[in-house]
Amino acid sequence: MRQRGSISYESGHVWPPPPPERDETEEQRAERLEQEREAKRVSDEIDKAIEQQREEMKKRRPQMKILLLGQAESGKSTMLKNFQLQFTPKAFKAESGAWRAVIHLNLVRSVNFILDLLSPNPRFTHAGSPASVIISGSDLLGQQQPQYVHTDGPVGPIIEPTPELKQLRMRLSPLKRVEEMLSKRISADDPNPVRKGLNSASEVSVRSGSGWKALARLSHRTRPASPDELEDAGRVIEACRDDIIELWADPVVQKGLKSNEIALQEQSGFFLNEVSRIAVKDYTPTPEDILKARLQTMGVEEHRLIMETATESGKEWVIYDVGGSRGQRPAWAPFFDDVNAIIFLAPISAFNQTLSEDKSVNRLWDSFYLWQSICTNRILANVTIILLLNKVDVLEAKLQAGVNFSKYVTSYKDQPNDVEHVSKYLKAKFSAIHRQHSNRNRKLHIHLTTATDHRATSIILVRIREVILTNNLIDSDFV
Ligand SMILES: Nc1nc2c(ncn2[C@@H]2O[C@H](COP(=O)(O)OP(=O)(O)OP(=O)(O)O)[C@@H](O)[C@H]2O)c(=O)[nH]1
Ligand SMILES: [Mg+2]
Repeated sequence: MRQRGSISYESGHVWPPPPPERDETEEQRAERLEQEREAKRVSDEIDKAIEQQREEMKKRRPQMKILLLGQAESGKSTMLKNFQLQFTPKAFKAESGAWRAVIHLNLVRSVNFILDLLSPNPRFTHAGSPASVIISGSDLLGQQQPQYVHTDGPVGPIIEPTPELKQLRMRLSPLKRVEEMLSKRISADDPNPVRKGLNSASEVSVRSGSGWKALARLSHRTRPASPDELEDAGRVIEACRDDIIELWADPVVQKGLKSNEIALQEQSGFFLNEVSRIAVKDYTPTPEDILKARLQTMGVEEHRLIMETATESGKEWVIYDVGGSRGQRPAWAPFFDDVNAIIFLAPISAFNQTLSEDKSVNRLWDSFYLWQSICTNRILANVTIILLLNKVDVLEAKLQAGVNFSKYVTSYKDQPNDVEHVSKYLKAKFSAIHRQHSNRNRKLHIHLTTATDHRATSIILVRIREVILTNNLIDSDFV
């Protein structure tokens, strides 16, 4: 690397030049001056190249680093998708085909979950039987979700099938293999594959971050001789389309789900109402489908967004999307160091739910606790913090369905059980935690969001971008 001082360049010229010898002739003097001129020219050129390189580095260096935090299923990855849809729409569109397999897997898992309830040997039964692993539905409307446990032996069907349903079960049996294949395919490179068969339809726990988007490239165009497994899966799903519609519409199934307090339609990655559109050969996921798709994040994923918007075209924003379950949280801290902003998501609809990983912990309480630990963290004392109280649509549906907020949050007492008052109360609660536990007097930015609604979220994203850019203006000027 070139340094300031007296340095020889390849040409043999030296800059700055040594002092002239006292007894030099006119000829020597002219030669010396010429060498000095040449050395200066070379030096100037190098300075210019360094400056150009610095400018280039400045352009390429991530302008912003953002960390998405929050408990599992709070909507972090969904918010990331909103960022991509808003600021890198071309890249988002280019990748949208990869989500087809995820959405098909979401759908097939819902179907297989129902088929399992109809099976004489369900993988799961109500809690109380010999158990090894507890599963549960999440985001259920109504009371706490029922718990199901892995069974050791035959216990009889959870929903008694009619002869028609038995037929449907048989005809839809190839979907078990499709689920296995899609799960394996999406989590292909993962060294610790997800335990199979222990997820309810609500929790599609295939792992991302293992290059699953490369799926999009494995089309028949690249492998003409061997039909791709994904296409096979698509064909099986399409062939099963009418039977899936019939299964989902069956009154015995609907009644059975209701009496077992399973609200599949309220769970993550629910696509059973859209089978006729999704289970077709040339299905292309819409942005809304992609926002609804569920793929659990494992570890910390780095996403580099090359901004496509006019004002910031070419600039790079790096967004870190983390896995939110308790076991994943120790992996967050190493990313706190040089981050510009934290977007913390709290799913405020989860007030009547418990953590999948610890049934004794209320999800809202877990969000409070997590939020407090982020506010207290000294390394993050100067970082811009944005709090998103997410899943407002689910909160509203729950309250309207008569789920009583004050039953779970007793300090709410007898205030109105509507979304306006509940969200105001929660805003105040999160703000108070921030005030009490933040190291300095920093401003907190809070928004109510429904991350699956891109139109509404996009207005908030513009505001978030402004806040992040403004708060980091000084730093970015000196990059
Ligand atoms: N109805 C509704 N669903 C949402 C909202 N935000 C996210 N979801 C859905 O909730 C599910 C979970 O969201 P994710 O973004 O995967 O959650 P996450 O925080 O990344 O979860 P982990 O990766 O497990 O940490 C997905 O199926 C989303 O489509 C919302 O505001 N309303
Ligand atoms: Mg995620």
